[in-house]
Amino acid sequence: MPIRQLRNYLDGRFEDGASTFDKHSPVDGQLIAQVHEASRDQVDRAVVAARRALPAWAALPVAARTDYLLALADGIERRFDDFLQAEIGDTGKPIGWAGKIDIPRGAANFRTFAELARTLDMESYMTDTPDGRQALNYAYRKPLGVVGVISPWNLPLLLLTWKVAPALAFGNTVIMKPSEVTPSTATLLAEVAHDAGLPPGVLNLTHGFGPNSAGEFMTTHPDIDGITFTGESSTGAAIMRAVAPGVKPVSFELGGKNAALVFADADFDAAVDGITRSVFANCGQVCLCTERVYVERPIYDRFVAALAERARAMRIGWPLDPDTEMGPLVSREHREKVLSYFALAREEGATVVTGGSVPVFGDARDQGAYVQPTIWTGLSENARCIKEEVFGPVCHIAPFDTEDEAIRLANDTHYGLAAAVWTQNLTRGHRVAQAMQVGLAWVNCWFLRDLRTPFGGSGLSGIGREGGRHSLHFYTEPTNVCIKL
Ligand SMILES: NC(=O)c1ccc[n+]([C@@H]2O[C@H](COP(=O)([O-])OP(=O)(O)OC[C@H]3O[C@@H](n4cnc5c(N)ncnc54)[C@H](O)[C@@H]3O)[C@@H](O)[C@H]2O)c1
Ligand SMILES: N/C(=C\C=C\C=O)C(=O)O
Repeated sequence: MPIRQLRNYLDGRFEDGASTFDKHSPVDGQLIAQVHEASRDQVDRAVVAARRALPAWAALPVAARTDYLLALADGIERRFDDFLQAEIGDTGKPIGWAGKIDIPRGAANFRTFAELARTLDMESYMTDTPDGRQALNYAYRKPLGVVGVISPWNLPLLLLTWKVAPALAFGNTVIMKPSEVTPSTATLLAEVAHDAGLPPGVLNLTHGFGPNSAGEFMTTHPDIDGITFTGESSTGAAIMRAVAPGVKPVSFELGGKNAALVFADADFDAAVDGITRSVFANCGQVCLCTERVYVERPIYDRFVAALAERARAMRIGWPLDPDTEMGPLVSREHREKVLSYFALAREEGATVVTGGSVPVFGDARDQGAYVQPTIWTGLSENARCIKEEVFGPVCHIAPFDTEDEAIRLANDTHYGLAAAVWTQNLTRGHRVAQAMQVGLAWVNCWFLRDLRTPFGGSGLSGIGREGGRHSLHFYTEPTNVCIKL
């Protein structure tokens, strides 16, 4: 397998970086790419190019601008296998997940925001005036400007395009900085944009890290108008500090410590299926994943046994095997973090119902970043493993006796991203979902997405919402015009 060179894309041209860093496979540790780290000067030139391209891009008729987004979606679909292999190569995620979620959502994000840019209504009011006549008020929206997009490694293409698509659709120009851990599909996206004839400077790509690298060069750059970021809560705080002097708008989708509530009247098999997916999907590396499960006492023992059976039966394997249900974590470094929580859980008194260590394959995968799907019980609600995001294939299961207790337990966190409620009593489903202090509450489902809905969290889980008109609100600045009639 040739070692890929992943380069930056500035002002319509691919460029080597000032230096390179290696990307290794999380499956077998092999070197798979050399990534060209952008210098501060390259980030600066990307910002200059984006600023220069902004007036013409913003002035394009919406139909012409959104035709470019449809061309990007077509390009992703045309090169579907290239994107699929690149995403799997970077992350080790199973082909079943990448092929159904990551890559299709890359194209869907562009199509969705092309449609929204063409159809979203303009806010306006007819105002009665004291002289008995009227005034017309309307909110005229202009692009925010040059937008920095900084994205994480867990759903690389999905989360990058979730921000790039609305930013471009609503007339902004973009510098994107993907995670250093998963640089490949962002590079392919730049190739697709280049081949689609996107005007130079409209979409730029700078590879690198956070501190003292492309990420920080962007957030501290005086001529970037706003930052949209997805990643760890601590990184969000660092970016807030970086943009504070310029009082720049930020949109943050951060960490979570999401709860699932299973009531005794739930469809038991559906709840087990749903929570198996919400705990172990993508090796637990989805911000929306469940790490805390609370089960009504009458079915607690039965549920723990059923989920443990599913975890033990989980097919952990090669990403390209269509039967594989769970691949490795994204890197050895991240596995060290997850294993540190496996050790901490024991110190904090957890019962390890299943898992808690590293599977042994006896082949090249032993050089990868695999861990066992893991279930804990018996921890105190004050344990660090209950309060802190692990971001791996692990959950803790605890019992509850009343609805009020379940709500209190679920809300006892500084995060506020997502929750799932499993009950066949839909009056209770509405009531409990509304009581969750989160941005997204699912009832008898999980990760079911309508891209027009508000997406994001509160507390340590983020600032703002994106999706549908909420993306319009972040990626544009309104001027309210009032005309006396
Ligand atoms: N809420 C959501 O929608 C959502 C989605 C996916 C992941 N996440 C969260 O992201 C985390 C995992 O992703 P990660 O490890 O890539 O997050 P991370 O915060 O380590 O890195 C995210 C991105 O930020 C960059 N970065 C890091 N420090 C920076 C700095 N000081 N200035 C500018 N850029 C900086 C990184 O290079 C990367 O591109 C988890 O906490 C997960 O919950 C949240
Ligand atoms: N932002 C979205 C998903 C986030 C997943 C977090 O890991 C989405 O589905 O649009």
